[in-house]
Amino acid sequence: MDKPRDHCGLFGVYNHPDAARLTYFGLHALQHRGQESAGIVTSVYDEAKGRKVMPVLKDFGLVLDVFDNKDEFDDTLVGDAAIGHTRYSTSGSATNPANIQPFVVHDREGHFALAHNGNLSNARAIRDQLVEKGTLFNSSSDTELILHLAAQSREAGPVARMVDALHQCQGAFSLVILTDDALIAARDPNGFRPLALGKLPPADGREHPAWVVASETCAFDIVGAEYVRDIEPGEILVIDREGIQRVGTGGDFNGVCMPRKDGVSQCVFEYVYFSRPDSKIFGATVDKVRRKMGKRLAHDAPVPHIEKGDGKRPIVMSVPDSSNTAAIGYVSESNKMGHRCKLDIGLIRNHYVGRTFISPGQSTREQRVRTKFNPIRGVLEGRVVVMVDDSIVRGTTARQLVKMVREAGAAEVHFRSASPPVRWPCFYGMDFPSREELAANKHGAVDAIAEWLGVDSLGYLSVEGMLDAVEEAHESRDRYCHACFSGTYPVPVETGVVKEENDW
Ligand SMILES: O=P(O)(O)OC[C@H]1O[C@H](OP(=O)(O)OP(=O)(O)O)[C@H](O)[C@@H]1O
Ligand SMILES: NC(=O)CC[C@H](N)C(=O)O
Ligand code: SF4
Ligand SMILES: [Mg+2]
Repeated sequence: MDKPRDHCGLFGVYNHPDAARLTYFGLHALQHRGQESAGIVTSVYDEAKGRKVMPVLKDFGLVLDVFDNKDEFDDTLVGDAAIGHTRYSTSGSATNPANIQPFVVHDREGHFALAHNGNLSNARAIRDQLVEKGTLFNSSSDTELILHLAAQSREAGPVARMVDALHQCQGAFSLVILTDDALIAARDPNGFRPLALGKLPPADGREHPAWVVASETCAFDIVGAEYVRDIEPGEILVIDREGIQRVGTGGDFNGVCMPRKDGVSQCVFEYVYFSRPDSKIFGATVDKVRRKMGKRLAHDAPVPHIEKGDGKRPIVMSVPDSSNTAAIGYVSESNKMGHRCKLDIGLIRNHYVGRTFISPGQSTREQRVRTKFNPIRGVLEGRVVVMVDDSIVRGTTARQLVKMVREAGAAEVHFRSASPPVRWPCFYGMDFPSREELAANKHGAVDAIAEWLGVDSLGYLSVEGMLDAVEEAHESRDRYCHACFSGTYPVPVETGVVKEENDW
């Protein structure tokens, strides 16, 4: 694996006659969060059976491929409540079809469908405990454990049993859950992963609005929903018939708050790289935070001082698209500081190549980067170039691009990362390369990394600078996890757990 893999994308709808279609569009907007598989489950009353059923359609591939037969939305995925998921695996193999979400099960009281973004940090302990009780497992993912805990709970009613289950989980879990009567949205007490509540005007002459839940607000925009608020860290929100009548157009459904014993630690990497700039997560727009990170980078790692050459201003360029906003912030602040530089586009990105695209066996990493990017010689030739990317993880992207930009005639190539060196693994829902593969561990000091990358200079945003930027854009610097940059883990983790350890 070459890259840190993104998280998963979640979407849920309640009280809309076209729930599955809305979910389909929502999942398109969340495609960047997971590209291994996609799925949608709906809840509908089956006249013949005289009870609720939960049709499901899920498979490996992108949203567009999984739902290529649009008739499914009229014939199969019917009902006025739905949840959907796009997956990047963190626990349980990516190639095991049993791990594709959402999961649908039924027990003594009806159905549960569940979609999860995150990673349970006590998954092994829960699994061992369930094994002791003779539990039969259908998948190798941590997500399934939540369903067993709910099924085995002695509490009364599906919602109470799910609440009981979630109290036993630790680590990262943003969830959308369907029961036969409710849509439940939950976020772990640390709030590692984002989750937001939105609403749509009443559909088809209905009296009450439709309610939507999504990992990022860009999924609300695509269906025309209005952002209402975030699901709070530790909150388990229950959206049901009684609730929609009672809250009117507000968002105060019944719910439970789990105790926040470790404090709140939302994933700062969501701001650095994962989330889309047009989304609002953790109360701030990603675009705004990224710009601030770029501005702060201008202080932590300034534009190089030019003595030689033709006296032209250095060109600053992003590695499109995820660092575009950081590069804008970097240039505006640099010029404000008197370090003259010019923002330009020196790399063209092929948009048909995804975030972590899988190349056929023999191709080299260099080929992969070349398939994704091509330099513009006319812009780069003879110029001092400062490349800004959002992060350097394994360094594959930076190293190949530097070579490419030099071959296109750049006189000097400098590299700036709008986040600190990544040195530690993530146990909260992001799949990282092993510690040994991280460029900052493999090569050590910044000078040594610079030499390996083949750059004239290399600079990173500091951990302090990153948190300053977050604080400036938002109210607090204390409510964030930065373990992969700092090694400070907010929630204890089970070490030695391997992603495929439960695969057969
Ligand atoms: O140091 P590395 O191991 O190469 O990883 C870092 C790169 O990976 C990400 O881009 P990616 O190509 O995954 O996605 P993007 O197109 O959304 O930027 C990130 O934006 C960096 O460019
Ligand atoms: N990236 C994620 O959020 C993954 C969710 C879950 N742990 C899985 O592997 O399916
Ligand atoms: S370790 Fe890094 S990627 Fe993982 S939750 Fe913390 S900040 Fe996010
Ligand atoms: Mg990138």
